Amino acid sequence: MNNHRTEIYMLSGFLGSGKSTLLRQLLQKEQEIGRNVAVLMNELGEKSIDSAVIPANTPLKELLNGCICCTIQGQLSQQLDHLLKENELDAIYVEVTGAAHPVDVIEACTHPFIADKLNIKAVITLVDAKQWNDKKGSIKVKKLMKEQVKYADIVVLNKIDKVSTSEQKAVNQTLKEINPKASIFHCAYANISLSELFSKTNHSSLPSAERKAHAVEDLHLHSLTLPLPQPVSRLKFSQWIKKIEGNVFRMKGFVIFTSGPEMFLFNYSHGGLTFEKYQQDRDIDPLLVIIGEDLDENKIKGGLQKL
Ligand SMILES: Nc1nc2c(ncn2[C@@H]2O[C@H](COP(=O)(O)OP(=O)(O)OP(=O)(O)O)[C@@H](O)[C@H]2O)c(=O)[nH]1
Repeated sequence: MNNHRTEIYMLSGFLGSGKSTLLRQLLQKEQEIGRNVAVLMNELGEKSIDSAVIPANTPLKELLNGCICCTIQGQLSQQLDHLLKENELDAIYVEVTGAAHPVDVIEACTHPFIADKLNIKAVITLVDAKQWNDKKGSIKVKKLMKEQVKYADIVVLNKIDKVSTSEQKAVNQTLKEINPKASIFHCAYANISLSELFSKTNHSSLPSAERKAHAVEDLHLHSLTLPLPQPVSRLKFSQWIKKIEGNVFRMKGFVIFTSGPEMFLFNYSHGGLTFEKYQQDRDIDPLLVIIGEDLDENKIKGGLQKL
């Protein structure tokens, strides 16, 4: 079995916060250290603007005219699948529209077809210091901006050239209150020390000692991919899923029940669990993907073994 997992870095943050500006620098750094990386871009318009600045030799897929909410989530998973099949990649950078929620994007990256081929390294959220400080926007927009910060592993407080020092401090304080665990970088034009940024993400080009010393202990949004090698009782499985401790946002995967040979695709979200027969048109092993916060991996594995 091929154990290689492609790293995933997700660039999130509200419209115009500086995602593309940071991405360009990250790609340049990756090129310097000789890694093979690809980019997946999601924009709301019909034509991609940002992708024009991606170096021509970088594999690129675009998802235009939609946001990664449930409607085009499947397409994102598909594009990731294509990127993985067409290239031998060390990493994929996913830049999403400013209107995307990190949980939705993580979900797309953990689609059961690709979950065991990917290693989600970090959600990096860009914040426009000026926009944040001005507190403009609808309640919905403000809520989304907060969520993008809340679920980030790294927050890049950008555009500090547009605010005063005291405004910058105030924004920093709010960001810390929303997400005390995240590392916060302050900068203008996304100009940050990339080696420092990578040291917070367990970036695999760093020597392992350095990685251990700095790596984020756990991703804020944790995703677990566990094999389900044995058929399980449908009833016990359903009961167990609803009792998993921690803050579970989504669960999905493929399962075979003791009652029959077919494989089922299952989906769990907001307390609702569904199963549908899976017409096996590709080679897939039964597995379980869980996305959440404060997940106890050992306990979950233990519970699974008891089924
Ligand atoms: N003044 C100032 N402008 C910046 C800074 N960072 C980026 N910009 C500018 O802000 C604009 C938006 O930056 P992008 O990097 O395209 O932002 P984005 O988040 O990719 O934007 P969307 O794709 O629309 O969501 C560009 O014109 C940048 O040059 C900064 O720190 N200060």
